[in-house]
Amino acid sequence: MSSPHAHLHASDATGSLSGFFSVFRYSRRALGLVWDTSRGLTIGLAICTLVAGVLPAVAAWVGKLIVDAVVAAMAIHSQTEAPLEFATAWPVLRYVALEALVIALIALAQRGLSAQQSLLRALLGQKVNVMILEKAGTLSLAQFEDSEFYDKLTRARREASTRPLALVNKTFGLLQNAISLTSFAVLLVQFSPWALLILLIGALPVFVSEAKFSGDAFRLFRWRSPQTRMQMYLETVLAREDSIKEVKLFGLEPLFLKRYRDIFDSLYAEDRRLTIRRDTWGFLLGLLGTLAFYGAYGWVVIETIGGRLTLGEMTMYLMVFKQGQSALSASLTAISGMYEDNLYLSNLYEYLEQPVAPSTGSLTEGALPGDGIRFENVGFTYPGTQQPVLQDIDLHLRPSESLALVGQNGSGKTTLIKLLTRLYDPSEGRILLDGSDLKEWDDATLRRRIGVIFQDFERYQLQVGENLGVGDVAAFTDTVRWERAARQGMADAFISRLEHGYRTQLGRWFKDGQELSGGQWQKIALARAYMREEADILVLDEPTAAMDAAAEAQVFEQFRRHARHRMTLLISHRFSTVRAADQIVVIDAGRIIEQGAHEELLAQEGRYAQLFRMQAAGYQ
Ligand SMILES: Nc1ncnc2c1ncn2[C@@H]1O[C@H](COP(=O)(O)OP(=O)(O)OP(=O)(O)O)[C@@H](O)[C@H]1O
Repeated sequence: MSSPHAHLHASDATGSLSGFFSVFRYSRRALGLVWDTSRGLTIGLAICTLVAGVLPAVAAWVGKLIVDAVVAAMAIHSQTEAPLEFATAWPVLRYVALEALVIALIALAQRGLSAQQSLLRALLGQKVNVMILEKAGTLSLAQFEDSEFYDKLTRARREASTRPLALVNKTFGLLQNAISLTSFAVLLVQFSPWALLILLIGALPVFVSEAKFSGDAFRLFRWRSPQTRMQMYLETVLAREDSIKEVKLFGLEPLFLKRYRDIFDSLYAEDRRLTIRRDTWGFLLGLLGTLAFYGAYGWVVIETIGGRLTLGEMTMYLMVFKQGQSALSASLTAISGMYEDNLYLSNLYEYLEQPVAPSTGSLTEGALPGDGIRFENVGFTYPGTQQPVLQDIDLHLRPSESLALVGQNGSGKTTLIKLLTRLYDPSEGRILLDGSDLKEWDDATLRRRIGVIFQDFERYQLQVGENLGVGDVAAFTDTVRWERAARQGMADAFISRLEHGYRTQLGRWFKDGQELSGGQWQKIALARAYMREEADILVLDEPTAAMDAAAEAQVFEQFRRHARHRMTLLISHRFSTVRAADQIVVIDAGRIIEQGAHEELLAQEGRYAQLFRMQAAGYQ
């Protein structure tokens, strides 16, 4: 990995002009996003921005009219001894009323801005979140397992509701200040184009330096993302209910907290360096701008004393200078905050533009209906790794047959199921269902045909019934189907003892949520697989590992009954359950080493026989 400084220097070389514009790189896209979210609000924002931008100059100009009118009225009044007449005061009061109106309009525009911003914040947050989640639905498991990608996803989600609007607000804020500054310039140019030029030349350097340092900060933050990710992970481990058990019992807090602090310290050192450089330059170059400002101010004062400017004009310029200064510093603050929003959006768009795997085939029926599942010379290597996890796998599973996979931890059993369920595609060879490659099948049809539970099945923090219903979205709320599946999965007995039966909320996230034991959860998962009544392929990856012996025996008795007309694929480390399968496949280091029925394998006196006898001896 290269050092952060190398990145900073590389950016120096690209020139400060492109550095300057890089801060605005995502403004256009953010605006597009806002436009798509609500056209009405975007137009409203634009109008309010324009009004709030132009009116301060108008107010300054009306201020000039007031002072000049006052001076004129005073001159008229001083010639007479009579009390002040309305006709003398009216020309001035007219302008005062106008000024009041202008100020009221500015307040209205600013209210309008903040009201529309808060409405947009809600809409935009929702829109971006939905975009992120919709995209997540189109991605493959391999993409989720890629750490860089996963990082993009979590960061995109974390700040989805605030960042895009923040960038839009800053962009609009900058625009508003730019409009104000331009309108001030229009007033000032009447005094002297040279004064305007001096001010421009004075203010430009601090703008450029602010934008350049923002670009640097942007690159620095991107580069350090792995460390930030580790920090985020540590935060999760230290503050989540599911990890806190171990953290407490193993006394991990000090260890993890130290690592958390160390990461911060190393990042802080870089931050400090950049902040100091940025603020030193900001101060020095800002001083140049202020000098130019007060130089021009002094010039205005001298011209007034010399009688070449009226008092009113001087008041106007005074206001222009004051407000110009604050518009300028607001713009600088906006620019320096923009890099974080840019960072967020660059990450969001990288995530959203992640290529999606090409859509699958369209078959709803295979070339040889009734042929079952075939693995032909299948090999597989996980993306981003070198070592093949499966090699030369040949299998044939016919309708109504059962197959059990046996093998040591890490031998590749679960991976084989991931290939069958198309969570991954084989790197070599092919998998056929009814004579047609899985890749040619319509995805939805394939999913309907396969019922599966994995070892690490999901424990949804939903009601018990819904936890079953997820097994078949078409029957998500179908209570009759829930009950039937629960009976098949041996879960009905304990569910009926729960206080609210199938309506009991599970998990700790919600009020009155109930926690289940490991074995009870496993029964829920099993019942979930039985929800797929249409499925003719049933895949169970260690479905009973957490159950007691009696429950396990019952589960398998049920399983055999319900699976009679289905193809079943079972992974288990318990030979008592494995032995009943029509076909047993022993996998070792990704290869099939033995294959056959229980009796055949015992007769072979190979690995299966050895393992079987070992376990049988253990149970005596
Ligand atoms: N997502 C992944 N990315 C990279 N390698 C993986 C991934 N999942 C598993 N592996 C590796 O693939 C090999 C096979 O894993 P698999 O989960 O298929 O084993 P298994 O036979 O099901 O093991 P167990 O009996 O422990 O469940 C292991 O060496 C594992 O490290």
